[in-house]
Amino acid sequence: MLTFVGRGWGCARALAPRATGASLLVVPGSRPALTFGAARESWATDRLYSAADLKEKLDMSRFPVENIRNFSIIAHVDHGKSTLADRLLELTGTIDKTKNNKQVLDKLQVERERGITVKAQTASLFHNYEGKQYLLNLIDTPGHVDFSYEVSRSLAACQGVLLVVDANEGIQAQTVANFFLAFEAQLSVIPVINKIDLKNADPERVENQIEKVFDIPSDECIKISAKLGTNVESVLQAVIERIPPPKVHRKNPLRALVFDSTFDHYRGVVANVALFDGVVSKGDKIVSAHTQKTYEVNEVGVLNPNEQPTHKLYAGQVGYLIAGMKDVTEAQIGDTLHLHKQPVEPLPGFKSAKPMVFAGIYPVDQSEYNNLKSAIEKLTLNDSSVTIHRDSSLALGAGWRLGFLGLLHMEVFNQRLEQEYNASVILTTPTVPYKAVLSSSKLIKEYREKEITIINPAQFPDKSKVTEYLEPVVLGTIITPDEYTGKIMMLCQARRAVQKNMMFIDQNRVMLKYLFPLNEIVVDFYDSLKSLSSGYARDKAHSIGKAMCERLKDCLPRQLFEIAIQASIGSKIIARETVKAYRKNVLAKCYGGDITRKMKLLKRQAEGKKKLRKIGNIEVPKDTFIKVLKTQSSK
Ligand SMILES: Nc1nc2c(ncn2[C@@H]2O[C@H](COP(=O)(O)OP(=O)(O)OP(=O)(O)O)[C@@H](O)[C@H]2O)c(=O)[nH]1
Repeated sequence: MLTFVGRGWGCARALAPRATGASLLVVPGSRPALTFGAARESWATDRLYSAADLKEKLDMSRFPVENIRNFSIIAHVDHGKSTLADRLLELTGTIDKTKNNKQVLDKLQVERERGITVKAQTASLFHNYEGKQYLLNLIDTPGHVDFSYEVSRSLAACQGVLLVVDANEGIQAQTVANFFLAFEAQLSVIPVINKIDLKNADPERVENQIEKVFDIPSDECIKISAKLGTNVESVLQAVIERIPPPKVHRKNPLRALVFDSTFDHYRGVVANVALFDGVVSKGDKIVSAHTQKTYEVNEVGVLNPNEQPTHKLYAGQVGYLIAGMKDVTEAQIGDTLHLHKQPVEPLPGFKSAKPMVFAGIYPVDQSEYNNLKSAIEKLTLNDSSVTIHRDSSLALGAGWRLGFLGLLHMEVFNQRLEQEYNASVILTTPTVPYKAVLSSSKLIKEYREKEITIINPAQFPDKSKVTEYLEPVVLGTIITPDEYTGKIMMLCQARRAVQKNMMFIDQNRVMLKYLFPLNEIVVDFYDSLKSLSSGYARDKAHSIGKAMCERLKDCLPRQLFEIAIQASIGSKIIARETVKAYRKNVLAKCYGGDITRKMKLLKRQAEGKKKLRKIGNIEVPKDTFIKVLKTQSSK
């Protein structure tokens, strides 16, 4: 199985590419069939709180900061983060213990349908341990690399993480990437080996991998089954014992980090905040350090896991804040909020997420343009990592070119447009951005810079006016059973990848590091890796050109004259197909008769066709473009 495990972008300059600190992860083959135990084991649970109890609990005015723990759950996709979060919510009495608690924190429809977490979610849990009450702020994060931006943001609000690893699959690419995010943020890491109930589970092997790759002593690993609830209690103990409380000061002026935000049509922006200093309450005047705009706080509260308004939020707490911000850009992720007239040193922010995959998006019917525009605007209010540029195409009309963090991000956005806004769209084949270093002084003057970024293939400047083209590269990590290594290396080579490292993480698992041109892996690398067939063509321009021409040939209506369909790179034709002409039988009326007369008629017909071919314009039906351009993901 393959996942990207984080990336940025740098450019490959001729044959000397620069790494970007990004990585891509791939693990072929061995996804186990999941086997579940017949019955769920029972485990101790706190009682659910009554409304009065909850109100008392949520009054944090006298709650000691030493009893607060802020932590996140990180893992490779499907290793069981959300299931563990469900068990922790049940065990602490935050939600009722029923069989229906499946991925309680995955609130979006797309998350539930795909079984993946897209948006990080927060929950404040209370737990009694050795006679003391603790407040545990849990942030469930997405596993897929397209959303790793969400992970790094969430980590800024935490002092520790639970690193969940599947007891059968062992360490995977995203496990490595997420571990390093936590390690670099200097957080305490608690390794949790999950799914020990599986028939093929081998927790000892995974323990050794963790020791070898992350240098964490194997006896620090906690072995659990989140599905059955086995040993989940010790996870809570470890959170309390091994993760330090936040280093914060209630008496200092307010300093709150905005680590996430969502948009609510009625209340405006709901900002998720972690308080590093001070107190904030309803009615306070706050200022965004980023925009310097002042707002009045309308509501503060905690997520339990649903919004639970409180009187105040105190330093050390993680919660939400509503202050009449109309647009998520006003609550910039990474921004620091402080009280009016009490400015503070802003907290270190985050690097903004850079879109790496661009695709055209058009309404199926142009009359739907305005509806689609409003749907896209609303959806991007909730997902500020999507970039929008207006675009138009002769074939598809007016639309936009959107930038996404990855292919899954694009698919999820498209699915949300359809499900939440009932929009029907055409999505064109995704492309990556390129840079061109211009040589033409006229162009440099026009663009006002020497190096330009191109996000739309239609806007590529002419080759003769460019010194060099640059493309984004990512550092990819592939973890694979030993037997696939040879084939994977061939595949990587065929994708123009440069090997950087290779290491055995246990007796039969290898970790490979490659520098990949992003364009080579963005669409179908995962599928190729799964099939692991050999014989990949190095130069794919010809095969792509040929396939396009063939598709056009099948879709275009025939005319009275022959139509040549050509694919070209600049002036060089790389593929060609011909749509045969309809042929009128000009000899139909000649019953017998003179051969020269027949020849004359045929010659005149040929000349007519030649002339038509020169001047003939054909009307290309719109659905032809749709058929040719429509990508798999938009179906
Ligand atoms: N047998 C078994 N299955 C488990 C266990 N924990 C989780 N699962 C299953 O593994 C699958 C993935 O679990 P999730 O909790 O959605 O995984 P996740 O890590 O949150 O996934 P993403 O949010 O997409 O990254 C689900 O089908 C769970 O039911 C476990 O302890 N044992």
